[in-house]
Amino acid sequence: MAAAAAAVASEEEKGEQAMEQPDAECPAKALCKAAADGELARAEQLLKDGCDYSMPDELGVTPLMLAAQHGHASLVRLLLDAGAPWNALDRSGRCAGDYAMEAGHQAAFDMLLNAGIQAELILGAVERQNRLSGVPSNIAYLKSHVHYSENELLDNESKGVMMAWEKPLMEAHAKAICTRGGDILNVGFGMGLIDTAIQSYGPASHTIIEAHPEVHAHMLESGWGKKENVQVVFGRWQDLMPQLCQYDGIFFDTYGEFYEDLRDFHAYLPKLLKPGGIYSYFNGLCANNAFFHVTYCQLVALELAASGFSTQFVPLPVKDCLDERTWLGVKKKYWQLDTYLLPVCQTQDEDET
Ligand SMILES: C[S@@+](CC[C@H](N)C(=O)[O-])C[C@H]1O[C@@H](n2cnc3c(N)ncnc32)[C@H](O)[C@@H]1O
Repeated sequence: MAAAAAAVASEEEKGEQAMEQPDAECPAKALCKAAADGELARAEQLLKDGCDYSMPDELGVTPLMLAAQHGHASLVRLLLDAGAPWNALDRSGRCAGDYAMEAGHQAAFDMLLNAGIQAELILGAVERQNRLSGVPSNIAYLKSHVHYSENELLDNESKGVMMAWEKPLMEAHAKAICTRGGDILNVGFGMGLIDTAIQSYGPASHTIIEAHPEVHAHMLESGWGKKENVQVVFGRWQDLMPQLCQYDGIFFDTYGEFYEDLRDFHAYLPKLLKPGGIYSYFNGLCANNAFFHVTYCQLVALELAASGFSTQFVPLPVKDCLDERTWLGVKKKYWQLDTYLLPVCQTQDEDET
């Protein structure tokens, strides 16, 4: 999330200069105190007098975070309306929404969530206008080498394309999308964890789309091209849409693509998914921050709802899947949360009956 990253840098810089003045003269400190104590009138006056609404303390904690932590929803509203960034991070990587979530302050949490969704909807619209058309987001990855080992598939920078710790998650996804049996589509083979699980349900047909030449070669070497009910299709899903039919279950999990790509895939769902079919995707959006992650879950659900789909998120604990050794030799820890929210998406009519 680019917006969040930008906010961190500026908040850290501000933190360097923050609160250097003695207490009595420091409006920023006074605003932090008013936010923590829920003193609305005092905070309003300080803002009127020109106090910086986003000045963090030495730990990067902003007035908005303090208002959220103490559940002062009116202060949260005031600060958001004044322009305080919803996505600023403190030095431990937590934003105001994390503070509200951890302390269980629902009203403050909802306000911050709405602010996040609104901001990301606007940013998404701007990004779509600025996008370079026709250039795949992950072109460099698709042209570079990958490396398979027993527990992982890495790209040429040693970043995890797919890792064995996700096996229980892939099994849960397979169970969800194979509920009705029938025709199943999986986009992105990786280590074939979900495809192995899909096969255990004996679907009538099982189509796998894979765009990386070396992953595709690996699939064929390991016999996926010879399975009776399996059709392996080489290419980018973006280029293959016209030749696909309709499916009872669909799973989407690519690599090196962005939220905008997932959103593009969702635009095809009404055509791809049979009525009553089940769709799911690997839910790794912003998986380094609990509140950003929840914001993106809600954003996806909102956008899918606009296309007639209802989405439920099934919580799965993942703490036990991961330990210190999991990330040895892997450049980026792409998952940092304790709970995985498995999306189960259906056409709204089917879900309601
Ligand atoms: C995270 S892995 C999938 C892991 C898989 N779910 C499993 O259970 O092992 C992502 C896969 O998507 C492939 N991929 C990336 N971009 C793609 C695209 N545009 N179309 C099809 N496959 C793509 C990658 O090469 C990679 O094999």
